[in-house]
Amino acid sequence: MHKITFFERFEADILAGRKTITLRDESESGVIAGQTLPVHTLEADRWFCDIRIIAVQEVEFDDLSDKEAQQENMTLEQLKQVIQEIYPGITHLYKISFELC
Ligand SMILES: CC(=O)Nc1cc[nH]c(=O)n1
Repeated sequence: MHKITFFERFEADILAGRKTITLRDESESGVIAGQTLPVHTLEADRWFCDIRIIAVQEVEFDDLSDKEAQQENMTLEQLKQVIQEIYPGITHLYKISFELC
């Protein structure tokens, strides 16, 4: 992956450091700890920051906990609803931890 995109609605939380992970499917799991990526909005492909990948971990949807919810600045109920809206029926996810550059 040469960039990563986020929905515009996540931008403020990312820039404020309130969102520090992103849960992706296998198609977007090809990132490596230590890698720096430009971040663009999905809707307009507008760059808004660079991030450094800290870790990539496999996680089962049913094992998502308050920890991941807090890292997403959501409740666990909100996080599970958002993930199912983005990836209907998904069971296996890739938890990408990142920091702002
Ligand atoms: C485009 C986009 O924002 N995709 C996703 C999917 C899962 N989590 C996330 O933060 N962003």
